[in-house]
Amino acid sequence: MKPVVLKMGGRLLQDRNALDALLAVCARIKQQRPVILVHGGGDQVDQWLAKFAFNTEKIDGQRVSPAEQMPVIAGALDGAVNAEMVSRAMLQGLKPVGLNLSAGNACQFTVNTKLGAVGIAKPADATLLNVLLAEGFTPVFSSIGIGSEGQLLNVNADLAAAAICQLVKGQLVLLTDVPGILDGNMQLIPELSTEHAAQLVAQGVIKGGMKVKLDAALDTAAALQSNIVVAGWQNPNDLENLMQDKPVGTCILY
Ligand SMILES: Nc1ncnc2c1ncn2[C@@H]1O[C@H](COP(=O)(O)OP(=O)(O)O)[C@@H](O)[C@H]1O
Ligand SMILES: CC(=O)N[C@@H](CCC(=O)OP(=O)(O)O)C(=O)O
Repeated sequence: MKPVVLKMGGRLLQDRNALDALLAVCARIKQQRPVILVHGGGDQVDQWLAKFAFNTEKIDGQRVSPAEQMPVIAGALDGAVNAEMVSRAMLQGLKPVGLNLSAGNACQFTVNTKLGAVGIAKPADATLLNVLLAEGFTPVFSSIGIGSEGQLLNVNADLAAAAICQLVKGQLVLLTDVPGILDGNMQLIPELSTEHAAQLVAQGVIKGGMKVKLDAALDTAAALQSNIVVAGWQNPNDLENLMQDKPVGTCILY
């Protein structure tokens, strides 16, 4: 069965009960099919950069990442947050393995120089992932990568999850702190076509972090010829329902 690639945002990691409940659902899903986790940690990066007295800003939902800030950004995402995710997943019996996007050359990168050390991830080598999945491990990816010159790169975690999902031809689920993509009246949009999405972006209804999520979903939908779901993490039953093909969140149509 196709692996399910679950992206979890940094805000989830600050709600221990919600995270544990969701990882317990992941452990149940894993009895049926392989699970891969990709996590963010934008809020944690904000906190770490502030502690080191760095200013930070985002452009169109992506963090401007000067090279001198990368040890702090990588320390947060690929250090503290990844270890925390692995430890919580371990307690739920998921056999997690903490990785970054360059593990086993899983992804390769071009650099979005406009934003500094920000990587654009492309799927590259699935060998390591396939070995881990075949042995019943749960890969847990941070969104840090290593560029062709050996430099640390910061990758938006939705785009990182998209690249990992394309690598294994999996099912992508982008979990976030809202129930899905909302319209101009803050109502959940159950299904979204490419054309409708473009209209909502032009109207400024889908923006910031959600625009990046939409881009990740549209790119993966086109690459894999499959629908992609953006859903909330607040109710762990939603994930179980989704695995049973029940409608949850916003389904982005390819
Ligand atoms: N149309 C929209 N529908 C829902 N959320 C939106 C929309 N446009 C912008 N957003 C914002 O996008 C946020 C989710 O993106 P982000 O903060 O990057 O989440 P995550 O950390 O889960 O990746 C929401 O909390 C909301 O503030
Ligand atoms: C380039 C870029 O924007 N990187 C993100 C990576 C973490 C992330 O995406 O975290 P969430 O999923 O919690 O938002 C950042 O530095 O915030």
